[in-house]
Amino acid sequence: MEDGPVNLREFQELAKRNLPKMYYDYFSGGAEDQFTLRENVEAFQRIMLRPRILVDVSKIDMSTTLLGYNMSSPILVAPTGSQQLAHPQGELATARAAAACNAIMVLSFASNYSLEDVASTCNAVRFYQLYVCSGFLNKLFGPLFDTFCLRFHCFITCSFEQFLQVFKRRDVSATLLQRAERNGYKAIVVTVDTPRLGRREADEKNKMIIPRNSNLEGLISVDADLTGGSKLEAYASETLDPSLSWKDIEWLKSITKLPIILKGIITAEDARKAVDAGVSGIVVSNHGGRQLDYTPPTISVLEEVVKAVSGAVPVLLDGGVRRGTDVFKALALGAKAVMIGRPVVYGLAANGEHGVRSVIKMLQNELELTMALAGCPTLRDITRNHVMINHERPRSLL
Ligand SMILES: Cc1cc2nc3c(=O)[nH]c(=O)nc-3n(C[C@H](O)[C@H](O)[C@H](O)COP(=O)(O)O)c2cc1C
Ligand SMILES: CCCCC(=O)C(=O)O
Repeated sequence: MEDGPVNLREFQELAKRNLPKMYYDYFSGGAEDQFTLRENVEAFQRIMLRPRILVDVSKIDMSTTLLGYNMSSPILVAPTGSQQLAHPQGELATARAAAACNAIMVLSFASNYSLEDVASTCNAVRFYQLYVCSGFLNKLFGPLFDTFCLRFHCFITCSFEQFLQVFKRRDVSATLLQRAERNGYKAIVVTVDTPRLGRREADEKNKMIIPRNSNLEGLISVDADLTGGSKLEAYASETLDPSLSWKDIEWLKSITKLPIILKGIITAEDARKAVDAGVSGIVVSNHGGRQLDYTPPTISVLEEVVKAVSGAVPVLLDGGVRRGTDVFKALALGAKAVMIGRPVVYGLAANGEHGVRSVIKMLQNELELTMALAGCPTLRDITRNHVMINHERPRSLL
C-alpha cells in the first residue's frame, strides 16, 4: 500500500491524479498570469522565524476564539464553491471533517449541497459566505415583475426598472441571509473582491461547466450565453451584482442580526472603511489569486491592514497557507486566524471526509510543533519579534 501524504502539498498530487482535468484546473488555477497565485505561497518563504529558546513548551495551547466562538486552533476552512466536483459527498464531508477538528467552516455561496443540508449533517459552529446577487427571476415575485417590466417597458423610466431589479436582487440575498440565520450559521462572510469573476484561462480552454448551486434553486434563473469559453464565467456575470458598494453593507447589516465579516480587503484604506461601516471582522484575501492578478500576496499586506484596523475587529488572512510555519507567520504579523482553501479541496478529492480531516489535523500538528520550537506555548506568546521579513535580514546575509 502506498504511504499517505506527509504534508499538504502532497495532497495536491493525489487530487490531480483523482480528478478530471477540467475540475482539477478549476480548483488549482488562478487568474491570467497566475502571478498572485504563485506569490501567495512564495511570499511566506521570504519570511524567516526568530525562535526563543529555554521556554517551557511542555504544554502547547493552540485554542482561541473568534467572535466569541471557541476553536481548537486559529485555522478555519475557507469558502470554496462546488465541492461535489472533488467528491460526491462534497460540502457534507468537509463540514463533518471541520467539525471533528473543531475548526469553523465557512460554507460557500456556490455550494453544491444546500446550506440546510450542510447544517443538518452535524453540529458545529459554521459561517455562511454570501455573494450579493443580481438575480433576474425571483421565485415568488419575479415572474410578476418581469411581465410587468416587459409589458410596460416603453412607459417605465429606466430608474424605475432599476429599482425593480435592485428590489429583486435584494430579495434573493435577504432570503439567503434568513435561511443562514434559521439554520444556525453564526456569521455572514461577504466576499467583496468579486464584482465579476476573474479570468481563469484554463477554465476558458476547458469550457468549464456550471456546477449546481442548490442554494439558488427556485430563486434565480440564469439566462447566460453558454456557448463561449468558461460557462462558469458567463454564469457568474449573470449572478453576481457588480454594483455592490459600501451602502449595501449598511443595508446588509440592517437586515441581519448576524455579525458581518468582509472577505477580500487588501488595503489600509478599505480596512478603515470597513471598520467605519461597522463590520465585525475582515479577511485579508485576494481570493487565492483567482480574481485580480498582480495584487500583492496577502501575507505582504497583512501588517498594513492590521495597523489600519488597530484592534477594532479581528483580522483573518487567507491565500497560500500550506504549512504550520505559515500560520505562525500570519499570527506574528497580526492575524487572529487563517483560512485554507485549496488544501481542503485537495484533501476532499484525495480521500473525502477523511482526507479533509487529515489536511486540517496535519496543519494543526505543524502549528503546534512550530510553536514548541519557537518557544511559544500559547498563541498570545507569538509576537512580531518572532518573524523577520527578508529585507529585515542583516545586509551581510542577503
Ligand atoms: C476552487 C475554489 C473555489 C472558491 N470559491 C469561493 C467562493 O465560492 N467564495 C469565496 O468567497 N471564495 C472562494 N474561493 C476563495 C477562497 O475562499 C480563498 O480565498 C482562497 O482559496 C485562499 O487561498 P488558498 O486556496 O491558497 O488557500 C475559492 C477558491 C477556490 C480555490
Ligand atoms: C460564481 C461562483 C464563483 C466561485 C468562486 O468564487 C471561485 O471559483 O473562485
